[in-house]
Amino acid sequence: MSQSGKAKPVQLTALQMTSGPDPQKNMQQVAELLQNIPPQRPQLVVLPEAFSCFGAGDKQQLLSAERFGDGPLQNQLAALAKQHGIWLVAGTIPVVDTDNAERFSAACLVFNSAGELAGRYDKIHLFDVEVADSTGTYHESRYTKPGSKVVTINTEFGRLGLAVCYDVRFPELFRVLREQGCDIMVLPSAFTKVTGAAHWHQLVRSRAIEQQCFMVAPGQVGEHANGRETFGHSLIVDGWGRILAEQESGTGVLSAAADISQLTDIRKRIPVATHNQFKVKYERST
Ligand SMILES: O=C(O)CNC(=O)[C@H](CS)NC(=O)CCC(=O)C(=O)O
Repeated sequence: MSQSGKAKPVQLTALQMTSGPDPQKNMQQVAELLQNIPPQRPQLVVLPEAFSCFGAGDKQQLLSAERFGDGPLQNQLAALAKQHGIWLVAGTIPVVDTDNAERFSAACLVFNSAGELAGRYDKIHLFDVEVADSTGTYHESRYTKPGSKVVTINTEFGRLGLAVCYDVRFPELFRVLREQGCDIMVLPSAFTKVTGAAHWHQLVRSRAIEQQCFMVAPGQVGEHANGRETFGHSLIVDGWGRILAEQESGTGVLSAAADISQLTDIRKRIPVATHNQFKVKYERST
């Protein structure tokens, strides 16, 4: 069941980052940006994809991978969530695959405002793509193990649905998130400059409109260590598809107050979920 009827108002916040290869420097950047978040609570803060290690190749990410439930990045993220009293969606970090030392999961970990781990989603759709830009070909599945579970998480301000970057091109995932009762979809991202300019706003707003959910979609931005360029334009969108906040360029904090009860009205007036004739089969995660 959706929480939209009785949930508290929530402040939605995204951090836009230019991450480099060094996890500790990137964690420092997160800690500094968190100094500038608004004072409202409850607050949901979402970090970009690969915020802890980016732009030095997948092998570098593999080297920085931690075991699930045990590692310096996970400890620091938990401590920051607790210190600020925020729900923290930690973009993705590489988490070692215990079956294969040469592979990691692009894990989106969620910490509650007490600093406890509240959920984990592993990126399902991997970016094995030829982009017609200077940075060329991507082969994310070479070192990354794809996830296989759809994840939603209950909070006092609504149900979260987790997706990462390239996942946004697969509407069926978002359909399942909505069927699991989700109100706020998060999309930690690192869109390429070329595909971002062509598709980013349309994709993010479409998923919000189709599923009548808020979307919090932070991105990586600018030029990274290996010359790769990311699009930025982090977005916070409401369930009507309106852009509530956007940061086009540079690193920073963007934030907007969200009234989750707005979704009840939108869903009542345009009941697409009940009108839909294409039923999908899914298993509920929690
Ligand atoms: O590799 C890393 O360091 C972190 N992961 C990423 O940057 C991922 C995989 S390469 N990027 C995307 O999924 C971009 C999707 C995109 O740009 C699109 O769908 O157009």
